[in-house]
Amino acid sequence: MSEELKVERLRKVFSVGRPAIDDVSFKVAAGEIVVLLGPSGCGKTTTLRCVAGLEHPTEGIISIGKDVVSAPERGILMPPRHRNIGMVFQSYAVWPHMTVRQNVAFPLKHRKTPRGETNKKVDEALAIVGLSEYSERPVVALSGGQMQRVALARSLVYQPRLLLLDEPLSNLDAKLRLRLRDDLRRIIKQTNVTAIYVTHDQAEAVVLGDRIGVMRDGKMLQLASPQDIYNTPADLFVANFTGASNQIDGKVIERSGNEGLVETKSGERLRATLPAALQTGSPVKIALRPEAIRLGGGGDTNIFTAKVADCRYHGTQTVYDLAVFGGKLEALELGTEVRYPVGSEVKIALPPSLLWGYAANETSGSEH
Ligand SMILES: Nc1ncnc2c1ncn2[C@@H]1O[C@H](COP(=O)(O)OP(=O)(O)OP(=O)(O)O)[C@@H](O)[C@H]1O
Repeated sequence: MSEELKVERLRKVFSVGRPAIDDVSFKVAAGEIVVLLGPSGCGKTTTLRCVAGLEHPTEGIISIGKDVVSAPERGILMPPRHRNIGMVFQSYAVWPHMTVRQNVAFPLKHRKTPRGETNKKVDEALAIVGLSEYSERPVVALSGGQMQRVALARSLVYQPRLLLLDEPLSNLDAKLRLRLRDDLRRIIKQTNVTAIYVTHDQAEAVVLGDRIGVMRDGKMLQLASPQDIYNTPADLFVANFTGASNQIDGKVIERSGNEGLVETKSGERLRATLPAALQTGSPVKIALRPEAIRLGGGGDTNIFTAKVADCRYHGTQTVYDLAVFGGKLEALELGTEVRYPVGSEVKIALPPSLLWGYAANETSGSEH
C-alpha cells in the first residue's frame, strides 16, 4: 500500500565541509512520483539515503504514513529493514547466480511468504516489467536494461510503501535508457507506489516526475510540476539547469504589474517578466530558452534584428548563434530546413512571458 512521505527540516552534516542537506522539507503524496534533480554533489543521494535509513540525519523528521522513521532529536531511528521501502540503484543489484524468477522471489522468501502467493506475486511483478517470458533465464544472460527491470520487479514484488530510485538508468546505453525511462513511469504508476527518483538529467525528470524538486548545495530551490519548473523557474539557477542557456544583462527602467521594461547594456529596450522585488533602477539578468526565440518575428513586442553568426543543423532542428544586444543568443528552430544562412539578418521576436528577469546578484549555476 502506498503512503505519504513527509520530510521536515532535514539536515545532514558529514564530519567535513558544508551541510550535505541544509534544512530541506517536502512531502510526497501517496502514489506520487517526485524527482530530485540537481548537479553532482547537491545532496540528492544523501536525501534518498536518509529516507531509506542508510544514512543517519543530523536533524529533522522523516515520516512514512503515520510512522516517524527518523527523528534524531527524539532518539528515533528505524532500521532500514523495518521501513518497508523498495530501492533501485544505478548498478544492477541482482544476484548473478540466480534465475530471473529466483531473484524476484527472493524478498518474499525472506519474508516467509507461502509458495503459492509467492508464485502469483512474482508472475504479476514480471508481467508489469515486461519480463514474463524470461523468468527461467539466468539473470546474467540478460541485457543491462532487462537486469534493471529485474531489480525493479524485485523491489516492487513485496508491495513496499515507498520506492526509491537512484539514477537507475545511468549505466544503460542511450537507446535502452530512453525505452526504460518511458516504461518506468508507466510501471510505477501502474503499481501506485509512492516514489522518489534521483537524477541529474532534466529530460528524465520531466518525463518521470509528477513534481520535480530542483536541489543545489543541499537546498531545495523549487518543488513544482514539470510544467511550472519549465515555464516559471523560481530562480536563475533553476532556469539555467533546466535549459535556459541565454542570459541578457540589463537594468530595469520601468515596472508595471509583473512585467517591466529592461534596457540592455547596448541600449535596446525589452519587455520582460520581473519578480516583485526588482525595482526600477535595479540591475537584472534575463534568462531565455533557445526555443523561446521566434525566428522571423511575429507580433509587435520585443522585435529585433539579429545577425546569424553560426548555425548547426541537427536534422530535425537547427541551432543558430545570433549576434544581437552586443552579445550572442542561442536560438533553436524545429524543422528539417536551415532557413537562415550564416551571415544573413533575421527578425526575432522575444515573448515577454518567456523572458524571465532575476536579480543580478543571483548566481546562475553555469559553473556547474
Ligand atoms: N559519506 C560521506 N562523507 C562525507 N561527505 C559526503 C559523504 N557522502 C556525501 N558527502 C558529501 O555530501 C554532498 C552531497 O552528496 P550527494 O551524494 O548527496 O550528492 P548528489 O547530488 O547525489 O551527487 P551525485 O549525483 O554525484 O551522487 C557532497 O558534497 C558530498 O561530497
